[in-house]
This record gives sequence, C-alpha cells and structure tokens, in this order.
Amino acid sequence: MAKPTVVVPEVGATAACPCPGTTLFPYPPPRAGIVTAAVRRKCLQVDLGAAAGLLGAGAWGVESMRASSPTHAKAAAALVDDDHRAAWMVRHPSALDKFDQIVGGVARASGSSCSSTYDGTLSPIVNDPDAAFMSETMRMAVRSVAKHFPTAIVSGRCRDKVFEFVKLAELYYAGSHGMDIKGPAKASSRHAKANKVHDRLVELTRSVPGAKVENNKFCVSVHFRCVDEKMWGELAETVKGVMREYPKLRLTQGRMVFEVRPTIKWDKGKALEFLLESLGFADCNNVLPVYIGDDRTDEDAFKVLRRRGQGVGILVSKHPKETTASYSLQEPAEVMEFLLRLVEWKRLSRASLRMQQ
Ligand SMILES: O=P(O)(O)OC[C@H]1O[C@H](O[C@H]2O[C@H](CO)[C@@H](O)[C@H](O)[C@H]2O)[C@H](O)[C@@H](O)[C@@H]1O
Repeated sequence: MAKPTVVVPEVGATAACPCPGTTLFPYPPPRAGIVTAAVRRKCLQVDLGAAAGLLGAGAWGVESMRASSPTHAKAAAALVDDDHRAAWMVRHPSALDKFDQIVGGVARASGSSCSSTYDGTLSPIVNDPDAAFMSETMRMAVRSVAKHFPTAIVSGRCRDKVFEFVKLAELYYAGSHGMDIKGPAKASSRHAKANKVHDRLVELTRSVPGAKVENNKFCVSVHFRCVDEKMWGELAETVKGVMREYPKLRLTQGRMVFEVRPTIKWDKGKALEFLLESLGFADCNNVLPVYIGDDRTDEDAFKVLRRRGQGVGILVSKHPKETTASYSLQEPAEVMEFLLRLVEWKRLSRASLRMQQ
C-alpha cells in the first residue's frame, strides 16, 4: 500500500494532515493557528472502531455483501411496512420538505459550507465505476453552490479521479476517504500509484467473473456489483486472504464494494472536521455545515456533525436505513434540487440585506 504523503486544504497547495498521531503524514500542518492542538486532540479521540462500515475481523462475508446489494435492499424494503417507513421519515425527514427549518437557524447574512460524496450522491450508481459520470445540470448546480459557499467533495475514490469526473477547480477535494485533501486550485495531474495490494487483488480476483479492482491511491476498492452472487463467498475469501497478508490494512464495505484501507486513524468524519477547522468554521454558530452522503462510510461524517452539534447530515437513500444523519433525500436528483435551493436562499438573503442597507 502506498504511504499517504499529503494532505490538506490550503488554497492552491497541498500540505500536511492535522493528525500527528500517525507517522504516515508529514507534519506540521499547513496553516499554523488554524488547526489547533485542541483540534488534533479531537481528531484522535474519534472512535474509529465504532465507525459504521468498519468491519471487524470475521464480521464480513456473504451476509454483509448481501446487505449492500440493491436486489436484497429492495426485497428488504418490500418487507418494511408503511408505518415503519413513516416512522423513519419522521426521524429523518426530507431535507427538501424541511429546507426552511434547516437554514432557519442561520442568520440571513451568514452562510453555509457544503460537503458531499460523489457516487450515489452527485452521480447515479452504475455498474461500471469508471462510467459514473455526473450530469451537466448537476455540475452546474455544484458550481453555483461553490460560488456562494465553500464546497467540498469527500470521496472513497482517489482525488484525481473525482476531479476527472467533476471537473470543477473551485472545489475542495478530499479523496481516498478524506486522506488526500486539496483546496480550490487547478487539481493535480498526479496519477494514482499502483501498489502491491492492488496488484495482488487484481491477480487473485481474475478467476471471479465481474469482479473489478479499483486503485484509489491510498485505498483499493473491490467491486462485486457485477459478480454472480454464487461467487460472492469465493470473492470474500480471496479478499480476506489478502487482508491476512497485509495485517496493517483494514476492511470496510460500501455499496457492493469492499474497501481496503490503511489502519491510520483517518476517515471522512475527520476529513470533514479538518475542513471545518481549516476554513475557520469550527466554532461559528452563523455558518451551517451541510454534509450529504449515501454510504456507510459517510456515517463517520454524520456522527461528527451530531457530536459537534453543528450543521446537518443528510442521507441519500430511497429506503429506510440505520443512520446518524438528521435528514434524508431519495436520490441525486433531489440532491441537485436541494443544492439549488441553497443557492436561491443565499441570493434572497443577499437581496434582502441590500434592501435593508
Ligand atoms: O465516497 P463515495 O464518493 O461515495 O465513493 C464510494 C465508492 O464509490 C464508487 O463505488 C460505488 O459507485 C460505483 C459507480 O456508480 C458502483 O459501481 C459501486 O457499486 C459503488 O460502490 C467507487 O468506485 C469506489 O471506489 C468508492 O469507494
């Protein structure tokens, strides 16, 4: 596995990670005084072991693979009765229906910061991970949001690849589950480094038709969306075998994908927290951080917002799911509508401020 070198959101530059607990990142952090010792302590306190999506030894296999399968999700959803769904919607109401409530707590003249994941949030889920393109209308919506609010995309993918899909230089990008962060600027053209684990997984999964191994620079994804369910057990055993060869790696699971990651104490939650601190939004009560995500690994970010009592987490899901997010949206189309509402809210706030002056 390649050693993460990088990190951080400083306009136009990459710099160091705020989490000095690991020697994998260079230190000190980029902007003295912005990332404080208290922040670093907070980073280290987050209990990764309890993070949703982190699979303990032996806890993963065909059953957990089934849980992330759309066919099984649909079957499970069919069993969910209307009362259950209605109760879930009360706990996680639509962010569109509750838009006024969401922005209501923030002073009119102030703002928001917006973070979102890529797959399943800004782009629809498709079989081929290399073909998860974003629509032009979604790109325009994200561009508009970024004009008004600091906007970040936090993804399990490698940063360069997310940039290739999104193509907006004005955003913050946090790739490899937030391990590789860069602020608005022309994104780096550095290519993802092939690494031993990636090559080993490619070699060993060749016998499983439909399996696809993706190099996300500091992480590796093993996709089983196109693998016949009969082969899932074999694939899980193969991945498990490679994990035994590399005991310093850990395994998490997303939507029909195994995600092999280094055991460093870093995740999307810490990336979000780091972005907030670096942007100077950590203790602002007149800024509304919004995090929108669809995957188990996004729960780390939702938990951070809950713990801080700051901002809102929005889960993108058509079906009721266990989540720490406060609100829900059903699909990327609703995400786009929500983003445009944020832009409109900002425009109206500005106009009303001008009238008062
Ligand atoms: O953090 P995200 O931006 O949500 O990335 C998480 C994973 O997303 C991608 O996989 C998912 O989307 C694919 C394309 O729609 C789909 O085929 C796959 O089944 C999904 O799990 C990406 O390819 C992974 O590397 C990311 O870890």
